[in-house]
Amino acid sequence: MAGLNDRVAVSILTGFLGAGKSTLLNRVLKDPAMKDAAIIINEFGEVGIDHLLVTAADEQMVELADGCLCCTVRGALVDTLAMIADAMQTGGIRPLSRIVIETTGLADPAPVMQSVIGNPVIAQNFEIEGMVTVVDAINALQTIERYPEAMKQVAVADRLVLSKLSLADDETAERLRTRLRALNPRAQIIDGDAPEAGSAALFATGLYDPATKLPDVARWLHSEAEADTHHHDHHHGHEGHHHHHDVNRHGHTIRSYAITHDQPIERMAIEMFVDLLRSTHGDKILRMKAIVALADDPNRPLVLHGVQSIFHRPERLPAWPDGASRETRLVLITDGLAESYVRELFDAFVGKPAPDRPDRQALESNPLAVPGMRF
Ligand SMILES: Nc1nc2c(ncn2[C@@H]2O[C@H](COP(=O)(O)OP(=O)(O)OP(=O)(O)O)[C@@H](O)[C@H]2O)c(=O)[nH]1
Repeated sequence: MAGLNDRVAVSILTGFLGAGKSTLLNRVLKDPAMKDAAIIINEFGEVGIDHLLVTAADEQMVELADGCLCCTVRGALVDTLAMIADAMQTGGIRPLSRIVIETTGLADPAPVMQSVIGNPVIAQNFEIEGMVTVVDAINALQTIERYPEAMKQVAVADRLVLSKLSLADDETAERLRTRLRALNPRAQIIDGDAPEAGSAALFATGLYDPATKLPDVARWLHSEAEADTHHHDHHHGHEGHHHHHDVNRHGHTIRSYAITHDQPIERMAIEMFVDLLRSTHGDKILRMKAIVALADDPNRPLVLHGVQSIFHRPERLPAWPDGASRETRLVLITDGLAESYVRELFDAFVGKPAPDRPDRQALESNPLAVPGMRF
């Protein structure tokens, strides 16, 4: 019997690719006040890695199928919320204090919010509180101009958390703050390193109110509501229409693909592969995430994060995450970079033989030897 005050708060954690959503979520999850919260994670990529790296308890986390929350798996989000509401009402799970949805970095937040607000069954049981957007202090000025999704993520937020401030110079950070204030004058801007960014209180913002945002926000929500009535029949499909819709929403040149490799890799080989990719096509790599079995100790995988041309310091895990198969996985989200090119380069570095491809030694002395490489 859900009355008005029984509605469970749904918080949305968004931010462009690699902004630092999972990092922030992992911090917030350490707050004991998050004990009764459920986490819904969505990934855009053939092979998920995020769910291995977010440290929520298994029963606390739901991973939505591959695809983007704002289009292909929106039906899955509605289904998941409906299932949670049902389980709470029938006593199948204990009451939740909050649900946090971590969107993909490419998500347009408006349709995600509309899934909660616009569906009568869902809206009866849930309400949006805490629209938090992580903004990467080194890349955001450019991404906001280049990708409308990034701009929307900023405009809809109740709170903007600035990540990676220690890596940005003061002038860039100040220009970014000015830009953010113009896009969303009422949002609170929080330094990502501040204690309040890493606590459950981050999401306690009060009920979501589009009237506190620029008029565009109400318009986006409204147009998603309209789109809903047009596309309703398609929401449970994963093919055809939605594939098309995905591509339209995210631009024709954005691609996500995964590379797997079942043999341990020399550290030098992976470093050179990443270096070459970054130095030649850094601007086209929106995101790279990898978990790598290294030859020196395959039991302690290496985790790599690339965000545009910035590659963060690699992290060596003490062991493979539970349930993970022990093979190397790379997920790339690129804009205007052919999958075949990246695959060939990877194969060349890990030593997979192929008749008409230069081997690693040849590449080290002349990267131009990779077919299709352009500067
Ligand atoms: N120095 C620094 N690095 C950060 C900070 N926040 C995140 N990172 C690094 O940025 C990289 C990406 O962080 P994630 O938390 O995985 O980013 P995400 O937004 O969840 O990424 P996607 O899910 O792919 O969109 C990782 O290497 C993090 O360690 C920060 O505040 N400072």
